[in-house]
Amino acid sequence: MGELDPAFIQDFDHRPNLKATELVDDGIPTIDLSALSEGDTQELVSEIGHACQRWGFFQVVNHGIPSELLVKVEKMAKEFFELPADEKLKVKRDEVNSMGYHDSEHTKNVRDWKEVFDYLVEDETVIPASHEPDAEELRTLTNQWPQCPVEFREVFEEYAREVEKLAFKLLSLVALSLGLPENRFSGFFKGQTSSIRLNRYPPCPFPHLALGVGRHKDAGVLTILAQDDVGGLQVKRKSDGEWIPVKPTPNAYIINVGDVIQVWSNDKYESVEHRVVVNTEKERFSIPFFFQPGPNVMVKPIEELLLNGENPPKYREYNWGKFFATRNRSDFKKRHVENIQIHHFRL
Ligand SMILES: O=C(O)CCC(=O)C(=O)O
Ligand SMILES: [Fe+2]
Repeated sequence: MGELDPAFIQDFDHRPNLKATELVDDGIPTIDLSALSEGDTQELVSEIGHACQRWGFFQVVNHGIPSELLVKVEKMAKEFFELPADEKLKVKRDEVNSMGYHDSEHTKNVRDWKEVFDYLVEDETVIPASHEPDAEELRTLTNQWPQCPVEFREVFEEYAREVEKLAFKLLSLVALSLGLPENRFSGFFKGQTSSIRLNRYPPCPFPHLALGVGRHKDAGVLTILAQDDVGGLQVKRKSDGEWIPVKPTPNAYIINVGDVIQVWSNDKYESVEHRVVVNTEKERFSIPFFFQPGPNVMVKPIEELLLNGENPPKYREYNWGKFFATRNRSDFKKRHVENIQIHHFRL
């Protein structure tokens, strides 16, 4: 079996308890979105609000994304990762452009047992070149597409458009659930920095020591995740801190609240920690869509929710572009300081 490279070894406290990861009925709500096309959304809005408050995670069915498209997307992701390493390395991400293929990401300074391919929902996304607060220089991120599979680009661009539609619908439901107008957040997505990631988690001989993705919170607004039937995603339950597996459900998407909604809602909806455990036998694929604001957006608690001072703001404002640039930089290599987090802006 050989030895595990120490870069992958989780601290003792963060190693998974593999006995507890059997697929139990998890309690994470599954929400049927068919009411969206029927026009009566009141009940739906209240279900979304409860799920955001109690779990920060839920699954959706009848979401409008054609299942044939997802089948195509999953097949193509698998074909891409099966290419020889030198083919994949032709679209490798680098220090300047963080889009493309990457196989050595670190989460909280421990290496993840995975390989990924990232692309932007809007090609040529402009972000700050530097994380330094006063630096004004900009950088354009661009997509890198592999030559093979031949239809790769076309299929993934179509997929981005479809998931984006779902993202905006969910955004309206979240706004309504907070008592805000449905379009309250829509203006924050001009020049959006949203991206899609293809994840492949190879079988791992050391699932008790390594993780597919270490514990983390998603930094953006919402994440919309497709996973295959293998399982491995775990959510830290708010009520008791237990790690709960998210059961694979055919044709469902997993939605989670990101840090930006936590700040907008002034902590009413919290971004919840999650991680991915690996197993010795099966590879696993997942495809998150990270729905993220435009680079100029200042993220802060929404004025109307502060109730004229009765609910004082818990965060000072921060610039999304700088936050994103800082994260992108610090995800790239192992570092010895904590990554930027929203708690750094807590009042
Ligand atoms: O693969 C998964 O199920 C989750 C991946 C994830 O949390 C992430 O990439 O942020
Ligand atoms: Fe995540």
